[in-house]
Amino acid sequence: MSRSAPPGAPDEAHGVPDVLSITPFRRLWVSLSLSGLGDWLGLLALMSLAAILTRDSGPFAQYAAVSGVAALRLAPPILLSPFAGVLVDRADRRLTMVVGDALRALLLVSVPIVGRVDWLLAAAFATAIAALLWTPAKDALAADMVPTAKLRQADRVGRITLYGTAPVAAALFALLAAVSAVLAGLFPVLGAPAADIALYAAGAAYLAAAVVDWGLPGAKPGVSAHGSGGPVLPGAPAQPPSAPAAAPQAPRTPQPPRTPPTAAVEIPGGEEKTEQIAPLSTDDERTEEITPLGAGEETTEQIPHVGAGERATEQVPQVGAGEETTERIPHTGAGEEATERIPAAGAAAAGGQALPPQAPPPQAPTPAAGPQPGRPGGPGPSGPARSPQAPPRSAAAPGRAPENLLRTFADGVRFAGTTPLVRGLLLGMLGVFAASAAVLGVGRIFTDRLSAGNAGFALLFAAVTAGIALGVYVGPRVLRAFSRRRLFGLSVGLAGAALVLTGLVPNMVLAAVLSTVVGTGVGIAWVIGTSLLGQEIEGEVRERTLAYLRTAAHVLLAIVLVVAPLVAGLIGDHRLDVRDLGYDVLGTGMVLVLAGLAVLLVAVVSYRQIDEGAEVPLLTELIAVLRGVPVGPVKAEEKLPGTFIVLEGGEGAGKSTQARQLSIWLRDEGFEVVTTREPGSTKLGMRLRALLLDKEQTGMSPRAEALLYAADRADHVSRVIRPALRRGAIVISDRYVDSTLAYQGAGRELHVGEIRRINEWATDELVPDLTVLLDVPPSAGLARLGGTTDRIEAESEDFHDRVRSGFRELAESEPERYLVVDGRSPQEEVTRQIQRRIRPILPDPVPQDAEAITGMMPIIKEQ
Ligand SMILES: Nc1ncnc2c1ncn2[C@@H]1O[C@H](COP(=O)(O)OP(=O)(O)O)[C@@H](O)[C@H]1O
Ligand SMILES: Cc1cn([C@H]2C[C@H](O)[C@@H](COP(=O)(O)OP(=O)(O)O)O2)c(=O)[nH]c1=O
Repeated sequence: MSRSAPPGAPDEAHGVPDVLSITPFRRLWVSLSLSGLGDWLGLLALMSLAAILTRDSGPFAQYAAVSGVAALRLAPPILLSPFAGVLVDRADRRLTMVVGDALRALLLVSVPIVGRVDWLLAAAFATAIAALLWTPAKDALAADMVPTAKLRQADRVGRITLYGTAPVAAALFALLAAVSAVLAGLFPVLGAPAADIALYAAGAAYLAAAVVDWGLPGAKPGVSAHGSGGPVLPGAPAQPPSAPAAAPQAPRTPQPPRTPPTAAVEIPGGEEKTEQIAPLSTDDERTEEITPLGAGEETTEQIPHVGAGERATEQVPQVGAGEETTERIPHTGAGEEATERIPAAGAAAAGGQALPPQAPPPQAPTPAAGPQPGRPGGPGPSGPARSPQAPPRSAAAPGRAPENLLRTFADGVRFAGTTPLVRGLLLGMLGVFAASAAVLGVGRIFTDRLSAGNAGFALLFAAVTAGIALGVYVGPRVLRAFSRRRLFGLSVGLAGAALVLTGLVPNMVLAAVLSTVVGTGVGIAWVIGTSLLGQEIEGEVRERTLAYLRTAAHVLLAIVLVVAPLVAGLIGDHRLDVRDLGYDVLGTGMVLVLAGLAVLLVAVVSYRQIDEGAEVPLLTELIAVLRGVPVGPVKAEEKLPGTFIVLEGGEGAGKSTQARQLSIWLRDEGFEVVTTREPGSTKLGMRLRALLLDKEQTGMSPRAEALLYAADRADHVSRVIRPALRRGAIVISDRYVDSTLAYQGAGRELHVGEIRRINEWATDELVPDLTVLLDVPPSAGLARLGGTTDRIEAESEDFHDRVRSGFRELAESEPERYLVVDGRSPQEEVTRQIQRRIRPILPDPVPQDAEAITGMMPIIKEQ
C-alpha cells in the first residue's frame, strides 16, 4: 500500500529553482539580490552613521537618532503603501524600478557627503519612499515573468534571496569597517570614514541594480500577464531585497499560486480590471485538492476556503479565482469586506490590499514577511518581504483607504487564538522575532559602548543572522525523537536566556557568541513553529493565521526597533563599583536583558499552552532522547484474555462463509465465540453502514468515507470487540482496519499512513491476533455475489484491483500476523487451512483458575 502516495502527499516539487531558468526572472533576481544587499547594507550603515554623527551631541541624541532611522524606514510602508500602489499601477514598472534603485543609490551616497544627521534621517525616509514605489512595481513585474505554476517557487526564491543577502551584507559591512579603519590609520586626514564606505558600497549595489533593471523587459502600467494586476505573490520573490523581516514561514503561506492564471488580459487601470479578470478561476492548489474528490465536490471545498458563507460564495463567480477570494479574506477577516472590495478595487487591488502585509513591504519588514527564519532580523532594510500572499503587486486599490492594521489584529486574535497550541506558537514566534529585532535596534550603540564600533555591530548582526540560518537548518534535524512542541518551547527559552546573557557581558566576543545562540534559538523556533502551525491548522484559517503573524511581526519589528534605543537612552549608562570591582551597566545591555527576560516569560507561557496534556515530564523525555532510549507515555498494555481474529478480502471472497464455519467449529470446541462484522455491528454502526453503502449517497469525499468507517470501527471496538476480548471470548470479525487501508487507502488513493494513524486512534491500538486474507481476483469475487451491488461494490474494476493489491501488500509486510488463503479453493479446503493456522493461537477454553481447582478438565486445543 505504500504504493499509494496519494495526491497531496507528494508535495509540490520543490526542487532546484527552475524559475531561474526563465531569463527575465533570472535578471530580475539579480537585480533583487543587488538591491537586497543595498537594503541591508544601507540600513546597517545608516544606523551606524547616525550613532557616529550624534556621539557628542548629548546623552539622548544618539539613541534618538538610531531610533529615528528605524522609524523613518518603517513608517512609510505602514502608512503609505496603499497610495503607492495606486501610483505604481499607473506607471511603467521597469522604469519605476530603475528610478527606485537609482534614487536610493543617490540618497545613500549623499549621506556621507553631506555628513549631517538631519540629512541622514531625511535620506532614510526618502529611501523608504523610493522602496515603497519600487516594491509593487517589482512584484508586478515578477508576476508577469513567471508562469502561474511557478509562482510559488518564484516566491520562495525571492524570500531566500532576501534572507540570504542579510548575512552577506553583514559580512561585507564588517569587511568595509575593517578597511575603513585601516584607511583611517593610513590617512588620518580622512578622519574615520567608518560607515561612509558602507554607504558608498550600498549605493553602488543599488546603482548596479538600476542598471540591471534597465535591461528588464518592460510592462505597461496596469498590465499584468496574470491578470489581477499583479498577481499575487509572484512578487514575493521580488521581495527579497526589501523586506528584511520577512516571514520565514513559509512554504505554505504563500499563496502565490493562486494567481488566476487566466487573466492574461491586459487591463490598464483599476476597476476595469476586475471585470475582466472575473472569469477565471483556476488555481493550482485548489485543483490539487479537488482532484481526488471528483466533480460536485468543488463547491464544498470552496466554501471552507472562502469562509464567510453565502457572501463568499457569491463572490467566487464574480471574482473568478477562488483564491483571490481566499486571500482577501484572511487578511481582511470579514467576508463582507472582501465583497465590497472586489468590485471596487478589482481583483488585483484586492490582492494588493491585502492588508498591511504587503503594503508595508516596501521597507519595513513586512509582516508578511514575517519572521522568517531566514531573515534575521527582519528589520531589514527596505522592504519587508512582502508577503507572498499579500499581493504586493498591484498596489492599492484606487481610492481605498489604507488598510487598518488594528482590524487585522482584531481579526487575527479572534481566529488565531482558537487553540492553545496555535496561541502558544504565535506567542513564541513573535517573542523570538522581537528578540532579534531588539539586537538590531540597540546593537549599534551597544557595540559602541564596548568600543567595537562598526566592526562590532557588523559582527553582532552577522552572528544573529548566521545563528538563525543555523537554527533553520538544524531545527528539523536535531533531537528527532524529541517532541517538536517541546523543542519549540525550549528554543524560545534558549533565545531569551542567551539574550539576557548578551546584555550582561561587557565583551564583544562573548556578545557575538551569545548572539549566535540567540539566532539559533530564533531559527529553530521559526522553522518548527511554522511547520507545527501548518500541521495544526488548515486552509483558510491557516492563511489567516499566517497573515496575522506577518502583520503582527511587522508591527512588532517597527515598535522594537524604534522603542529599544529610546528605552536604552532612558536607562542610560552607569558604572557600578562593588569593592574593587567595577561593572558597566549599559542602557543598551539592559534593554537586551529586559527583552531576554520578556522572551523567557513568553517561552514559559507559550510552553504551557503547547505542552498541554503531555504525559512524560520534559526532563525525562529530554534525558531519554539524549540517551537514545525510547520515550513516550509507556502505555500500560491492557492484557486481553480473548483472541481476536479478522477475516479480510475483497467482495465475495468468502469472508462471511468462513466466519460462519469458524464460529461453528470454535463453539464446538467449547469457546465463547463472538462473530461480528464491519461496518454496522452497533446501533450507530448500522446508521453509518446505511450512509456508507447506500448507492443514493453520491459524491461522498474519500476522507469523509474513511472517517465514517473509522467511526463505525471505534464504536465497534469499544462496545463489542474489546468487551468480548476482556471476557476471554474469541472474536471473529468480518473486516477491520485493513479494509479501510485497502479500500480507502489503496482504492481511493488516500494516504495510507494517515489512515493507519486515524485507525490506531479509533481502535485505541487494538490489533488482531490473526488476520486471514481470502485472496480472490475481484472479477471472480464479484461474480459470486451476483444481484445488486452496493456503493462500494459498484466501483470500477481498477478500484477493486487496487484494493486487492492493497490487501496483499499489508499481508506481505507482516507475514507472522497474516494467513493468506486462495479464496478460489473449495470452501472446505479454505476452512481447513484456517483451522490449521488458528489452532496454535487459541487460548485455553477454560479459565486457568477453574482448571487449577478441578485439575481434570481436558485441554481442548491439544485434542
Ligand atoms: N471457496 C468458495 N468457492 C466458491 N464459492 C464460494 C466460496 N466461498 C464462498 N463462496 C460463495 O460466494 C458467495 C460470497 O461469499 P461470502 O462469504 O458472502 O463472501 P464475502 O463475505 O467475502 O463477500 C456466496 O454465495 C458463497 O456461497
Ligand atoms: C470495513 C470497510 C468496508 N468497506 C467496504 C467494503 C464493502 O464493499 C463494504 C462492506 O459491505 P458488506 O456488505 O459488508 O460487504 P462484504 O460482504 O464484502 O464484507 O464496505 C470499505 O470500503 N472500508 C472499510 O473500512
